[in-house]
Amino acid sequence: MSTAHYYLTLWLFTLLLTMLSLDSVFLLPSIWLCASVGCVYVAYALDRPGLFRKRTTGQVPFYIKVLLMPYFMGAQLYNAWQRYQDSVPPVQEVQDNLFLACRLFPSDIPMLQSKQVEAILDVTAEFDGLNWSAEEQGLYYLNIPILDHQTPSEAQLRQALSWLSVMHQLNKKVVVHCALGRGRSVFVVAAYLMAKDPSLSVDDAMQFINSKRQTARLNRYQHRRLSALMQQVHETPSPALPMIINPVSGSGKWHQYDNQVIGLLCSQYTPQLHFTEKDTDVAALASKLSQNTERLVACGGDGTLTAVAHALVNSDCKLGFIPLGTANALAHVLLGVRSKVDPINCACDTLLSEHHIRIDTMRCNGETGLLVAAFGFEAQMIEHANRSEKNRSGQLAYISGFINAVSDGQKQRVTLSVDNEPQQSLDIASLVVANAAPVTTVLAQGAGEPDYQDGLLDLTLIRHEPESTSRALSVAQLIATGLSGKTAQESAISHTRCQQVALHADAEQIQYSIDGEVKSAENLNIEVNPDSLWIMAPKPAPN
Ligand SMILES: Nc1ncnc2c1ncn2[C@@H]1O[C@H](COP(=O)(O)OP(=O)(O)OP(=O)(O)O)[C@@H](O)[C@H]1O
Repeated sequence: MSTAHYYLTLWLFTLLLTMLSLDSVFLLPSIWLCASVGCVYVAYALDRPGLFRKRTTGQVPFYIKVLLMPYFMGAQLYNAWQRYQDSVPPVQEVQDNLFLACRLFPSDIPMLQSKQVEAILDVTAEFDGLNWSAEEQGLYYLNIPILDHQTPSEAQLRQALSWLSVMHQLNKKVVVHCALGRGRSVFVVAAYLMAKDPSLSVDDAMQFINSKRQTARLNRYQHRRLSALMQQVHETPSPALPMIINPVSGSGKWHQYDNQVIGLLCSQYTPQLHFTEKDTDVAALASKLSQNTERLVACGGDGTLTAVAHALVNSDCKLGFIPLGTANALAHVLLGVRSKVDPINCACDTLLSEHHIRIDTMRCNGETGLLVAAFGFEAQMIEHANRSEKNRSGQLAYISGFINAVSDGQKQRVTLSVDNEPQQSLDIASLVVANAAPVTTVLAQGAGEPDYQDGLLDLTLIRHEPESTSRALSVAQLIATGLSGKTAQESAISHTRCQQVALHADAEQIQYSIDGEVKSAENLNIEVNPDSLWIMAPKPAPN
């Protein structure tokens, strides 16, 4: 009898019980029992593990727990009894760094710690997963909801396999568990063994697992499905997704969001993680990786994104990104304001949509820039917001750096030439050449947000003014133009669109910034590189 038939029989029985209890005090409990078993029957009949509404953190919502309480109590009693009688330990290592287990409880944490397990793949739909976030264990956790005696869908299996492969790239010991560690978890582990060694049949994989865990077994349906699903996985493996990750960006945001990012991206890709170090040549690494891939993901602040973009300009490889920096201006421009409130989901949704567009980039003294090259206020602000300052105060480091720069109001005498116009000598406080800039990059808003697909750069310049109130007024005017999209009217501000800017300063070295990194040089030469980069961006909303 299939599980659905078993629950149908049980449901008919509870229905009969309800009818017999019509005039008794047992009516309400009978209705509850009947509704609970009925829902579970529907879940099995339609193969809808989502009915349990298990969250990505592994928790089943309270209302589901109340609705299905009679079922949960029965299932818990059954599993407790089975675990008590089990002839094998709850957790067993089947291969290096890979464990099979039954349902885990907080009381199992010391045992997991003793085995140095740091990642849990929970393939149950009907139980709370180990409350790893409440236990503050910093474990990697993924839930793939599968009903008891059933199998994962192809998409679920691919996600589980990719996730396991990422955990092993990270050298993590992983435990895969279901209710009793006999069926669903065994299915996934067998699939993983077969994915790693395509010469293995289902029987080979099961024989290997059984030599470690004697209670492991697949029913006939699971056996057949495993063979069919693995054939599809072998024929069309999930595409690899190389990712270059700056682990210190945004004061170490990667370690805050890695579980979420990996879980989401594994639903479609097999991520390959490459971490940067302080002196890694990110562009060289990106250039090497881009040879064998259609898309390359940069995870970090704007500095990391730009370094990866440098390698991809004028190539067919698409740049994807996860914004993990302090300011994340590129994410703000391309992903919109949602990226400010929900940056990780927003960026992962974009990567999963596979949509891409072509944008302009710029070259600044031979280096690629995506956002702004700046001299004066902006560069002084970025210099102030060094790594330790950003670690201490986050975005406030930029705000205080900006206030300092405007109140200092340093005068800089420069010679400027724009396209083929005659050279001009000017005393300036700020000069920003922008390819793309969100409204929050105030000094780039001479005529509202720059267009990164117009083949032009936006030059916004503030002339030096001795009075600090006048400088503050100029900044206020740029905030207004950023919001309105109109051209600045203030006499100290000028804005133009151009293809080329050359700057020479009286000072021996010019301190300038390019996409958030401070540099110095004798001269500054900036030019647009139209339509030069494929970048993954959200699909435009339908009209
Ligand atoms: N493992 C590492 N340890 C220390 N520094 C690193 C490491 N990897 C990269 N870096 C440095 O990180 C800088 C780039 O940081 P990135 O712009 O990505 O993030 P951020 O500075 O936190 O963000 P934002 O630009 O938004 O302020 C580079 O100067 C690079 O040398």
